[in-house]
Amino acid sequence: MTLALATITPGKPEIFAALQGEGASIGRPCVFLRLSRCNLACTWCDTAYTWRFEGDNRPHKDGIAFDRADNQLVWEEAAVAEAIHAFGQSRLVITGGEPLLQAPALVRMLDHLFALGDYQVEIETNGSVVPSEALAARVGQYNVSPKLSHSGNPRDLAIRPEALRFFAQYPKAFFKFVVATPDDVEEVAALAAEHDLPAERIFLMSEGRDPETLRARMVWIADLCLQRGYAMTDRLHIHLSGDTRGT
Ligand SMILES: C[S@@+](CC[C@H](N)C(=O)[O-])C[C@H]1O[C@@H](n2cnc3c(N)ncnc32)[C@H](O)[C@@H]1O
Ligand SMILES: Nc1nc2[nH]cc(C(=O)O)c2c(=O)[nH]1
Ligand code: SF4
Ligand SMILES: [Mg+2]
Repeated sequence: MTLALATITPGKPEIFAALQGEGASIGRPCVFLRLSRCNLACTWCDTAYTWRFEGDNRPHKDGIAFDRADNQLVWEEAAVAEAIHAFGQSRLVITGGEPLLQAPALVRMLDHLFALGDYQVEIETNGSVVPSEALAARVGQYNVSPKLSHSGNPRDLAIRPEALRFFAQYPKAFFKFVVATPDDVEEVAALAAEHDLPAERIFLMSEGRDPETLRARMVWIADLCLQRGYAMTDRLHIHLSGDTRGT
């Protein structure tokens, strides 16, 4: 009965309070839970320490003791719920890594949490996994970030038609495409047409881990959003705290 979590300091799981920095609920106060493991491997992933357990990203480099051979911190679901509740926020963002890989444990954790108080739950996902019915019943919003070819993932792993169909039909799913060049936006438009993703639920977000990169790219992203009827989202936390863990 455990969840694999990312760690921030030895023995301490990555649970933190911050304003939602991206997407449809940008600016709202939240508590974040960051899980380990991913089924993809984006070349520009800003949280590769949650899944790439080798070299400089080895989480045990910091002297953390792990319970498992694959170097993940595992945590009892009830204890995770209590740690989340201690932050005193009412909106929870579950991210990773890819949180939908641990759906059964998340359902159990959320049931512990809902016994402690009322919560609105958002899940950040790469959109390649269909959520279980049990999880969907407990989650209010999905922030879905399907991965384009510039992420370096094989397309047949990153783009799963059955999962995109689920999210396209789910009114509380917002699509948040990471783009680095105008060509990436052409790819977004082709995916949206192929999988019936509604333009009014699509956000474009610059790839970038520093304010200068984000600002430079947002200039042309804004123009393309106007042309295509998409929304643009900044990455608020990068402006507030830089590319820092736990913010
Ligand atoms: C680290 S991911 C975790 C959730 C899930 N695996 C996903 O990809 O959506 C959280 C968000 O950060 C975005 N992201 C990761 N690295 C980024 C980067 N270098 N620049 C911009 N966005 C990035 C992802 O696309 C996703 O929207
Ligand atoms: N402040 C803040 N907002 C976020 N929204 C999505 C995040 C993520 O890493 O999934 C994130 C994050 O890491 N920090
Ligand atoms: S899918 Fe998300 S967590 Fe996984 S590698 Fe890509 S950005 Fe990182
Ligand atoms: Mg992030």
